[in-house]
Amino acid sequence: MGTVAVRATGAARDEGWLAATDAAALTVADALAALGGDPQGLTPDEVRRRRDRVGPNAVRTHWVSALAVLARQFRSALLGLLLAAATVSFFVGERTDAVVIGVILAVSVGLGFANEYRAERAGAALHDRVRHVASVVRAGRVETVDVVDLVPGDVVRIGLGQVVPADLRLVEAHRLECDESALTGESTSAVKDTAPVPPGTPPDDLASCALMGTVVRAGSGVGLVVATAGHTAFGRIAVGLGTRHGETEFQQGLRRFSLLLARVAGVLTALIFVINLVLHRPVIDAVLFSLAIAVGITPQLLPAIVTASLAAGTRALAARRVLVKRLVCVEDLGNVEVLFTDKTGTLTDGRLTLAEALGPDGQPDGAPAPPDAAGPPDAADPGDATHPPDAAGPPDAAGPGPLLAGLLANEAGPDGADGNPLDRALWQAPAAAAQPVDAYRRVAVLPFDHERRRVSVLVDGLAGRILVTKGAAEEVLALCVDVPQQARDALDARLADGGRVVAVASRPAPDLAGLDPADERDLRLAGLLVLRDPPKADAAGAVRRLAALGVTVKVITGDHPAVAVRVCEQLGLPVTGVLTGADLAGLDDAALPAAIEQASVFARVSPEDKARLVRAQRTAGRDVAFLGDGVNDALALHAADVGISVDTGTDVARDAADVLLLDKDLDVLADGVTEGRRIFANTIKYVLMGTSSNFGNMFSAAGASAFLPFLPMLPGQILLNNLIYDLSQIAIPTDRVDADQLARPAHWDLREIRRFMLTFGPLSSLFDFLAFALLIGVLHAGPTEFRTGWFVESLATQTLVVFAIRTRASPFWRSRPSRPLLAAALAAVAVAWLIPYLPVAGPLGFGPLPPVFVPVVVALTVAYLALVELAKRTLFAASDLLRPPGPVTGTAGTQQAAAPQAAAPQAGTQQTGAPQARPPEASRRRRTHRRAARFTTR
Ligand SMILES: Nc1ncnc2c1ncn2[C@@H]1O[C@H](COP(=O)(O)OP(=O)(O)OP(=O)(O)O)[C@@H](O)[C@H]1O
Ligand SMILES: [Mg+2]
Repeated sequence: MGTVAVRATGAARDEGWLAATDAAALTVADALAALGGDPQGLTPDEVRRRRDRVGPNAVRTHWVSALAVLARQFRSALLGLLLAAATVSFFVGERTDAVVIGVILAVSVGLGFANEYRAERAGAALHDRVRHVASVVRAGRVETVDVVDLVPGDVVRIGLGQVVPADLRLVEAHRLECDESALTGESTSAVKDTAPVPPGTPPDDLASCALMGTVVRAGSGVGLVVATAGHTAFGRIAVGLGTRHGETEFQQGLRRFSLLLARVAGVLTALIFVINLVLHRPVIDAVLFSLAIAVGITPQLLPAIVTASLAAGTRALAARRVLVKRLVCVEDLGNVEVLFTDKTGTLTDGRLTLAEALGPDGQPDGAPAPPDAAGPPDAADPGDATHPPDAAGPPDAAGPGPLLAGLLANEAGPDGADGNPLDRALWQAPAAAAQPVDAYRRVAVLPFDHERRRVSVLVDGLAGRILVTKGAAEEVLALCVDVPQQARDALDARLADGGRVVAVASRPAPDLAGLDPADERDLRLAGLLVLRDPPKADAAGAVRRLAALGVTVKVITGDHPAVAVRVCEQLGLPVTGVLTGADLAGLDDAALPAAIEQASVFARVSPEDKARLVRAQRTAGRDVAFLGDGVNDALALHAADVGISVDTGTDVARDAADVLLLDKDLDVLADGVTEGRRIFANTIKYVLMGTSSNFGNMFSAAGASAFLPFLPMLPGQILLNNLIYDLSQIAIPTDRVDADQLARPAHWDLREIRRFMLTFGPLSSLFDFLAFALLIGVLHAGPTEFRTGWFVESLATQTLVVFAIRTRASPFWRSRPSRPLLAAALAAVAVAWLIPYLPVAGPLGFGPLPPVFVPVVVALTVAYLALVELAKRTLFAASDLLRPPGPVTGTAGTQQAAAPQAAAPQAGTQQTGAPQARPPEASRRRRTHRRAARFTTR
């Protein structure tokens, strides 16, 4: 059987791989045969041979090619045109002009190149530090290998929360479900099994395959790698998106902004060109002049500024032991509006210790029953070994005591290997050593899973075969018969106190050979195990800082609501409402966002619930971060805009995360958010500069060419002017940012920027014309003097205005700029002033400034800055651009009000409007980019 399919795949098979669509229709045996695979895995030699043939399992390379970066500098059509025109001019016209233009362009390109190359290297270095691995069977052993090293024929294991590392034909599937939305856009899970599908089944319905780039939403499985990298559907999509990292919202905004400027430049250039032709100026001069103006307007340095800022941001975060996996993650951090966080290990220490083992009567285990007790039991100190261990006598029909039961229904070994933190904590209890665990032999186990929240084992002991269950207390109690009221009372008291309680129960099971969830019934309560996990010392402060930044913090936990609420109280996190997994199940997707808005604690939720909550918030237009460390958090980490995990988290969580906290210190999160916003704020400054002053200057120069009998500036001078201006701007990413600009997540708003441009652009031009009038009418400047005076004045105004624009504070000196920025701006003015006196002045077409010009230029500059300062007040007052503090929306406001160190009340400024839903297409593209980043090779 399967011959038709096998023949159909012949071509691919010759190359050593199978398309998933074909492999899905084969039996496991046929697929193995077709790929020459072996359930025991490939030998190292065979792996090497295959890798040589099909290449690495990568869809990206993070090798930074200097040549590619250089080539990108010439991507701008303008630069090409200008270069061509200069070349023509070299042969037919002014040689010096052409050479000057050439030299300045070379320096400009070098500047852009150096900046971008450095930033790209920083991005690549991030990739080098992060490894994405898969668990693979090779030569009979389970190994961990880099996902890029997988080859067709490998046998791979997959589990909850993992990204499927290649196209797999499933060999085993245990309740396996995959989230294939990355490929199909379909958000319901695809259920998987091993049976072949009918030939010709469409690619989005391949039940017998787990596909590369999809996420395991439930269960686990083992699969044979049939195709890797570009041979998979995911690989084709990822490659189709291009090799550079995905555009962030910010970069999209920048691109739109650049486009806006490009249009303006286009119109202007054409206009100037025509005017100059009409005025009978030489064609080549007109071309050069208009192109130089166009180059002056386009913000060439913008991409470099952004990447350089991001790179600087990642460095700053690395110093605080925060590792971001990709450059753009810093920006994402700055955008975060809602932070969902898991409880254990993030808000709490995650070092569980057994505090009490209570018998079914609610009393410390081993203590005499209260009525006839000789003295009160030492309730506070139950792990104490002085209590006689419950099974000191022979185990009887009543079943094992609580601690013994806890150790039997346990997936960790006595040495603390494997298992989850709770299981390990039980072994570490002092009384554990005295428990007669050795008297039991395990027959079967139904492992812990986060949906059922319990674990069961079948063990043979002295009293025969028994079933022991351990799990979430109220849920285990529901499976028990004859639960004493004292046990319920004790449970409620411990939960209210913030204790993490699991219940243990057992029953005789002489006729069971294996375990099924249905067997967990008619249990007899063995008791309660109360564990302690105190809140982190610094968590309260961190939560407060986040609240002050307008980030709403919500807790999502699999634990009991009472415990979650207690932890919130201890941390000073206001509890606005509590929703449980059961509540969520009753809410449809339409009702969910409003419900989430109301609540701040989500308890007894499943891993899928966590992801669902995150998705619901995202579709409501919020930027969501998720912080978690467990396998059960991985789905939500994938679903969030920014997944954050801790270095001590599980492999799956660390793999799914975008940001890793190397120290378990939550305070750095607020630093991350601040850093992201700082970068945003600084880039906006650059944009505002470009749209106002720089743009205005170029515009005036263009206009002046229509009225003056000569060119107001030579093309080379324009380029030099632009170069010096650009150089001064490189320091912007280092600038200080006012506290009020960091108080809220900022979003790109093209409308605001356009308004800024339409105010400051004309203002600057108006002023320039005044300057022209003075230079010509009063000072009677000739061409050289005019150009020199205008060059110096325009550079002074263009660069110094940064001090006014960089802050909402008025007068501007109330906010201190960074030293490099101050130095760069002043240096630019100094250089501009110096140039006319240097030997290069001649070839550049400059001459010394007549002494009377100096006070005029100074006065003009000061007057301009004063005017801008005035205009700024009205503009910023109505604008959100470098925005002041104020409540964002919903619960954030409540939190700010409740937090002692909350931000100051807002000062009569507008709030952010309703969040806007993101276009799903762009958002999907971004996720694909993000997921593709793991399949990266040098
Ligand atoms: N090893 C275990 N054996 C039995 N029950 C467990 C075990 N670990 C956890 N539980 C139960 O399952 C519940 C959910 O645990 P889970 O680890 O899924 O929650 P979580 O979302 O990670 O919570 P947290 O906020 O504590 O990190 C726990 O509250 C506990 O009652
Ligand atoms: Mg957890």
